Amino acid sequence: MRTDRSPTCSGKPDHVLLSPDLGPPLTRLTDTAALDRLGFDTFFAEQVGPDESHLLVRRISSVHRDRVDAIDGSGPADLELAPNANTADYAVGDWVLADPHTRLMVRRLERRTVFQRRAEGVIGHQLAAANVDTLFVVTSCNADFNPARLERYLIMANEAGTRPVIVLTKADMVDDAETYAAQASALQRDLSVVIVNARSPDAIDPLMPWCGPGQTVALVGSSGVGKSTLVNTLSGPGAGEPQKTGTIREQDAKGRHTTTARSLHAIAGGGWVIDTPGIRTLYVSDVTDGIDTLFAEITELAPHCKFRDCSHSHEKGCAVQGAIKGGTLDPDRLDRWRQLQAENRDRTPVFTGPKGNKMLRKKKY
Ligand SMILES: Nc1nc2c(ncn2[C@@H]2O[C@H](COP(=O)(O)OP(=O)(O)OP(=O)(O)O)[C@@H](O)[C@H]2O)c(=O)[nH]1
Ligand SMILES: [Zn+2]
Repeated sequence: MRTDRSPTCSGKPDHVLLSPDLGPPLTRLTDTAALDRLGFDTFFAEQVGPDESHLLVRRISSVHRDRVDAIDGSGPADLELAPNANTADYAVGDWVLADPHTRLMVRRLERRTVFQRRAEGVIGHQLAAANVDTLFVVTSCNADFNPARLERYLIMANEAGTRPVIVLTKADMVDDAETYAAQASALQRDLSVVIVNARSPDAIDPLMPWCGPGQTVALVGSSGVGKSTLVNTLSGPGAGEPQKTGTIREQDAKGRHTTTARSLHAIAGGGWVIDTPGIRTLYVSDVTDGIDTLFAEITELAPHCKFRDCSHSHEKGCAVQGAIKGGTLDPDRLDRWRQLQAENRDRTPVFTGPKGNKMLRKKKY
């Protein structure tokens, strides 16, 4: 027996599917509460057409060379890829639809946000994580703390459309965690900065605003800053430490890249966390708005410059130089803005059309 109903006014399909021939209970569009907890909201529900209401909804929880793992509202769930599929096309956090009989993936839903980077020596982009609401940029109160590197992570978060939060770990090992926090807050307007001891169960409390049911956070930061430790703390004592942690070298606080794969873990408070392997090099490329958001105070001044293409260096009537002279803009910020803009220009390939015209690259998720 099978009964279908059309989508409700909330935009969420409310199909009732009762098919005894399908075996055990499955997470389909019927189980909206379970899917809500996984982060399946109107943005994704609206992408499912009426002719797809019989399909299963899955979220990719890890990506391997030869397969992907997935979960549904009740835990690990089977998902098969077509034999010619390339797992590199999928990211942890992706939502997909699958056939209820074969568990074969039918299609991936459009992503709301995606972290991808141009990898050295590889054509195209490497996908890191998808459909992330908040990026926890993790650094520690020691030699790892590096504002220039944090800026790069902030650009990455801004560009992906996710909210960045700086998480300062190892606060228990220093007396001046607040000094690090003040430096971090100055990097971007309205930036949230949280100080924690990642090993303490209390670390979850200040992070909770971004970790509630249906919310997805991803962790980035150098090796050894405590990302895996945080995942274990966020997972709660019942989860049996899903991530291996490693020691760091004392002299430079560098970790040993203990984490080698990305994976999605449940947070004790209801949300989801994606750990990413320590990123060794982080270049700025392919950025359109991420730098402007990081330097909002410069971006906002630019329209007041006399010349539309003002480089903010020597031009008459430059509002940015005016702000520096007036003491309201830090000249170091302008230097950083210039360096990051230049790096982005140098590292972003320009595609040319048949007549040698520059072509705009359209963002597609
Ligand atoms: N005292 C203290 N130690 C911490 C804290 N966070 C992490 N550590 C320790 O730092 C070391 C490295 O932590 P990991 O969680 O493995 O670091 P990671 O960022 O996951 O490193 P990779 O997996 O290599 O990317 C471990 O020995 C942790 O116990 C903290 O807030 N306080
Ligand atoms: Zn100017």
